[in-house]
Amino acid sequence: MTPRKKVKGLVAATITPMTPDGKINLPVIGHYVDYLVNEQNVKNVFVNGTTGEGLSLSIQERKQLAEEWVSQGKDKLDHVIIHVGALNLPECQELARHAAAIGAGGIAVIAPFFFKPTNKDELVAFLQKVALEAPEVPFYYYHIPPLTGVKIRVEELLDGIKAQIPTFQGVKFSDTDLLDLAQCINKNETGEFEFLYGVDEQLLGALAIGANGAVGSTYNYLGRQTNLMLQAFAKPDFALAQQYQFLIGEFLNFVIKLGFGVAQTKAVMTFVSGIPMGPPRLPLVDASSEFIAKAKAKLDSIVWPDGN
Ligand SMILES: CC(=O)N[C@@H]([C@@H](O)[C@H](O)[C@H](O)CO)[C@@H](O)CC(=O)C(=O)O
Repeated sequence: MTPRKKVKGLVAATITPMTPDGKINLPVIGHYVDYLVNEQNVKNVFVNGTTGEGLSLSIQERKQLAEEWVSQGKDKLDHVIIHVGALNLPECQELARHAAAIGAGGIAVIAPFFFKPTNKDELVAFLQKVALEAPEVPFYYYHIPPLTGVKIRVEELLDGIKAQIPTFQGVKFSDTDLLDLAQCINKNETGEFEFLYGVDEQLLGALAIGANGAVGSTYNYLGRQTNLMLQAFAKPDFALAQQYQFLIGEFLNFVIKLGFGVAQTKAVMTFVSGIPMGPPRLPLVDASSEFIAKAKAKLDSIVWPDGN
């Protein structure tokens, strides 16, 4: 596999735009790419994940979305990572082959969560079979135990992983267990792997522990502010970085209390960006107009340290 530039900084977990009648809305994606790059300064995307309702889409839809993101992102985005996880191996493998064929910059796989792997060996055996279908594409394990219920510790998974999955590139770590993350980073002495953190409200803690970057839903519409937090952290100006994290947390704490998930993320992105993200797909249902009004008022009330 040819070495490529490592993923650093923010990765937007993309939303899947849908038409009012629930079909995927591909023509919006070109504008979406420009918005991320120009307005949010976010140049990496993670497609068909949780925020993208990947597990609620058909295989055909997932392929169309992957193709559109890769083609619209050409010469604009640094990395397009496609999530190819599914509940069954053949579909994961088909999506991995497809991602490789269209030139995706990386693939990621969630643990299957109906019949679940019960230990590290079972999980790695599954991931390995998917990775083998895309032997030239960097591979990420997508660790999100709050949704999959698969709690196998990542630090255990790392032992010997490169021998089993030669394309292994890193982990999208969407869990609050910072002890596990810290152990992973401690094991990654040579820095060969990337650890991309996925709990946006506590990213600063993960950065302090050594996360290389972050994948999340809020970078679609709070990418600019989160980038300023990363800059303050790198400077280092920890007091300023904390101010950003506290304000991001203030918004998320507010919306989480109202009930916050992918449907609400679609609504927030629509009012912030002006790009119509449309409704979510069942079983998710639209955010209420009350939620939208309150979330908008809250976001508008926040004065960011840079005065914007
Ligand atoms: C459970 C969940 O959806 N987590 C989000 C976070 O970005 C989350 O929306 C954010 O931290 C707000 O709670 C990401 O980790 C998911 C993600 O990156 C994805 O869409 O694949």
